[in-house]
Amino acid sequence: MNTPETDKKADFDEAALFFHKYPTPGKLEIQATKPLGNQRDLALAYSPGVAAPCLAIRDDPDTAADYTARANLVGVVSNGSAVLGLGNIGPLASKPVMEGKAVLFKKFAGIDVFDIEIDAPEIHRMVETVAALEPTFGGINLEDIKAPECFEVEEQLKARMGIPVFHDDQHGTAIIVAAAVLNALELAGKDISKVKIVTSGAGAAALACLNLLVSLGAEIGNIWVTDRFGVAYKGRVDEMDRWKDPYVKDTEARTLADVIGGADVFLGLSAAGVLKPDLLHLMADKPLILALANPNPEIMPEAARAARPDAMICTGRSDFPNQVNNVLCFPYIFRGALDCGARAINEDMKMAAVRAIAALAREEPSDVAARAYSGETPIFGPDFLIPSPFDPRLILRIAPAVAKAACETGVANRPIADMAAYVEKLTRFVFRSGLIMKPIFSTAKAASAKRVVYADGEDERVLRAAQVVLEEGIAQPILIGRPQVIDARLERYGLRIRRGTDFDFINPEDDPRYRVYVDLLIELGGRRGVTPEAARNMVRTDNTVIAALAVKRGEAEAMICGLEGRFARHLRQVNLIIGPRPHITDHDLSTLSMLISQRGVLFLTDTYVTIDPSAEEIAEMTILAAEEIRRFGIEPKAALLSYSDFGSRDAESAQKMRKAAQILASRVPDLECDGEMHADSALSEALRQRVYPHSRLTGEANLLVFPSLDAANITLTALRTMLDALHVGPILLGTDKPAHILTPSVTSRGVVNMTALAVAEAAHKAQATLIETA
Ligand SMILES: NC(=O)C1=CN([C@@H]2O[C@H](COP(=O)(O)OP(=O)(O)OC[C@H]3O[C@@H](n4cnc5c(N)ncnc54)[C@H](OP(=O)(O)O)[C@@H]3O)[C@@H](O)[C@H]2O)C=CC1
Ligand SMILES: CC(=O)C(=O)O
Ligand SMILES: [Mg+2]
Repeated sequence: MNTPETDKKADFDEAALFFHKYPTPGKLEIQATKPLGNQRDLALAYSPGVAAPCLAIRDDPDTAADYTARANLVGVVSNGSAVLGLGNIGPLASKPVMEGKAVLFKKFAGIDVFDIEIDAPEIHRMVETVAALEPTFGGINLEDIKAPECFEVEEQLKARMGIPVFHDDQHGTAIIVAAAVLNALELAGKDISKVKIVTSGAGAAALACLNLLVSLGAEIGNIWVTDRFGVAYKGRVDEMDRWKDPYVKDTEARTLADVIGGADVFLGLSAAGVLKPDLLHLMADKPLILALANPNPEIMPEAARAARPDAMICTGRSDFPNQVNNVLCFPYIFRGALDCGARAINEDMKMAAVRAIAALAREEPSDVAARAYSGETPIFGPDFLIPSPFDPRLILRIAPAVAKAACETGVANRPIADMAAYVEKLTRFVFRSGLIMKPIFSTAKAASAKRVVYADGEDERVLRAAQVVLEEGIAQPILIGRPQVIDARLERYGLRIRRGTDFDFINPEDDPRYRVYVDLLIELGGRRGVTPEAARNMVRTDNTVIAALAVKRGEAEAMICGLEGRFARHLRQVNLIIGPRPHITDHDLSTLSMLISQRGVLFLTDTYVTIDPSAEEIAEMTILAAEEIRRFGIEPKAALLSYSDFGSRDAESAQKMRKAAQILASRVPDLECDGEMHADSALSEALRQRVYPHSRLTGEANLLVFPSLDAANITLTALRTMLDALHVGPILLGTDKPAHILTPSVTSRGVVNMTALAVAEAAHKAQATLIETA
């Protein structure tokens, strides 16, 4: 029978299949890091030039780190014998998980990965295959290999290979579990040497967690292990092995129910639904429940919470608080290990990671944390035992701690001499990564007022986006569209959300507010040539007008339009009805475009509004753009671009940019900004230094300001295509209330991004008003 829950799951599964299939099957591709633009490049990259690095490496193998990608390349290796909690589904079926791990390595730590799925159920074949890959990789991450074979495989590979070999399901899981346990016990006021720990699962993950907890002070006598055959008791013959032996008990107890009484910690690393709610009352005071099976935990958090309101609850999933998942560990432990050329990941390095993660959750909320979590600044407590996987501080804390431990224990081939410079380098990586949208989504989720009205409420992209923003709690959509069309399309696209129950709507053909909207438009436009007749016509025919009026009347916090029709027409209506914010004239509205690519994040202004802005207008748009960029947690560095490089040419457009730079220097002396300059001077400090060593701009500019709309828009579209970048925008700057005019090429994902941005902007404005009126 179909229930809302099964329908939701089917939808989600379908979305996951679609996500994996389009636009290109899978989640990965290989990219060249060197241009092969001409004959000479080809000669350098391949024959004959390639012989030089080959011979250098033959003479000194360590130089492979200088001449190849090896030092930043990890092999994620599986035989598919214990894939998540799905069991032995084989190497081919494990590939999506391994590609997924690869993407996480790249996203969170900038590490490149080849996923290697090996058809080798036997230990010997697995070991021989992986050991033979040593020349390829800087490290090996073993993944989803079942116990007890995984222990043998790892032991043998560690003994044979001179690079880190790390079984993620064992040690990545153990590190994050240990951090969560340490923090939970501190909150519960319990001593690790006295707590009773009961597991469900005695496989790779569970046993490694127990071993690490024992090295942190847990008593073996207080630990009870159970698996599919029940308690690991003395005399049991089924599924026993030498790795379980230390935890075997001389006991009559046989089942999880027999041993869970008085337990302080339940450690589930087994399978879905194993922990029944009626067992929870047997557990000790303030128990810690780690229900970590993926994708479905041993007990769902709501059921655990209902049975034991005093419990601290963790799962492996991202849709509940306290996600205890090895993704919080493996990207960063490898980052630290690779960066110092570690030959192994030893116990000290693992312990350093445990302590860094545990300490991070307890840190006083800092500026960085506030930006990372935005509206929901985390405070150490039962629902925040460990940091979220999106916390940008993870890499900044774990990687240096691990590298330091590697250097101190003598396993680093390339010890890090300047730790402060290393942390600075990692900080730059954080800003380059796509984590940039995270603060915006957090603010939107935490916002109390989040109604967004969509002018193009019948458009497929808007309907799909509406479902996502509702599900993610980003916004409360109001769709403008004919009810029967919206309903039919929701049905056709297989979307679950429903008009009336899930979202409000405005029917442009017949809405009770029609009169009020017309009156308001006459009031706003009367002195700007809008006759009553024209006003009636506009409300009847133009959804952008309705959206803007709804925002003006306070029926929504923000509006999105522009999926059809010309930008200028939408802008006219927004300008007329919502208008510029105080102290800004309607000539000063401008747009900011953000491009997110492998190369990093780049902002461009003004990409859509003013054809030939004056120096004053350029200064204004730069100030507005800088303000917006700071909301992403980034300090703006603005370059005013021209065909002239620091006075090399003197045409009117060059003078204009020079003058804008002067205005900015006096109006906002704190803004790092300079001009006029070439685009390459903006993006390369070395080039800039050569032309003009005294520039106020340091490093790489992240905000490019253009002398004309032609230049800005051409650059935007060229860069977007060439870098295969994600365009977030255009972000309309200077309006009194958030109103964004998208472009016809926007995707549904683009609509979601811009919705989050609009809600975050509204929350920011509401906050600013509160402060002003306080
Ligand atoms: N949150 C996280 O970060 C991580 C979560 N996990 C999850 O932990 C689970 C185990 O992974 P892993 O250790 O790598 O796999 P293994 O195959 O090595 O171990 C699985 C263990 O779970 C036991 N088990 C399976 N089904 C049941 C059941 N119905 N009742 C009791 N015990 C059961 C198995 O017992 P038997 O040997 O008797 O079959 C075995 O001891 C998976 O669900 C995985 O997704 C793993 C790593 C990280
Ligand atoms: C998270 C993980 O590695 C697993 O569930 O297997
Ligand atoms: Mg795994």
